[in-house]
Amino acid sequence: MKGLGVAHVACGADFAFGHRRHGNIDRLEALLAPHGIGLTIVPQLADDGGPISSSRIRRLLQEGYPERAAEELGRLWSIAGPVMHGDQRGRLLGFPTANIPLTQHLEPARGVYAVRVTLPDGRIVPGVANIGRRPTINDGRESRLEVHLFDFNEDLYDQTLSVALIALLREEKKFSSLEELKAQIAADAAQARFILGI
Ligand SMILES: Cc1cc2nc3c(=O)[nH]c(=O)nc-3n(C[C@H](O)[C@H](O)[C@H](O)COP(=O)(O)O)c2cc1C
Ligand SMILES: Nc1ncnc2c1ncn2[C@@H]1O[C@H](COP(=O)(O)OP(=O)(O)OP(=O)(O)O)[C@@H](O)[C@H]1O
Repeated sequence: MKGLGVAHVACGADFAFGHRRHGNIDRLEALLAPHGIGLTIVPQLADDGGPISSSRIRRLLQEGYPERAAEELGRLWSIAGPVMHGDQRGRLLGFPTANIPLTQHLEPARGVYAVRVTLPDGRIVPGVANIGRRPTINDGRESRLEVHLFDFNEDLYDQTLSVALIALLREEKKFSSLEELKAQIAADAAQARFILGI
């Protein structure tokens, strides 16, 4: 506890720890008291659907309800990561997209989202993002996050962006031509602008 520099501990009433979760909150209090470290038991938050929990919030994100996940979390849910190089097709499609690998992230529902992006300098820029495998141009299994920022033209490579999911617009699909994909992305951008109030 010294090593961690613990000043105070907060947990739920059903918190368990240690071998086979044998440690309960009475045990925790007994361990903390000799060090003068206080313990706060945080009351359980619940609504009509039962207790609010991280697994319930993860399920909402995986099912495509980022706005409900945000309500339960008390903040927007975002994916942060560095912008990697792609194969420059976005620029050809007329919609440059910053690519962020999804690696260790929870994977939310695949599809197109209205988003708000926070840049390293603190600016917040609205945009439209695709999370998925890009079946029109790619047959790989790896998913990635690609985000187009509205009314923006700057180099973002290697910068860390935080992409907050606001609403899911549609599922990802395979188009029979790049022209159709391009027209759909333009419609997605218009819908995202409307949702984001711009
Ligand atoms: C708003 C938006 C929606 C997209 N929707 C789809 C889609 O439904 N199906 C698909 O295969 N790719 C979709 N894409 C991914 C595009 O295929 C990809 O961003 C573009 O072709 C750039 O590819 P590149 O990274 O290989 O250069 C979408 C991209 C954006 C920005
Ligand atoms: N409005 C914008 N939104 C996103 N990126 C932009 C924007 N304006 C300029 N950029 C820059 O353009 C890059 C993306 O361009 P482009 O999509 O052509 O190339 P790419 O890296 O190959 O990506 P992709 O493979 O998704 O096409 C971003 O990483 C960023 O540096």
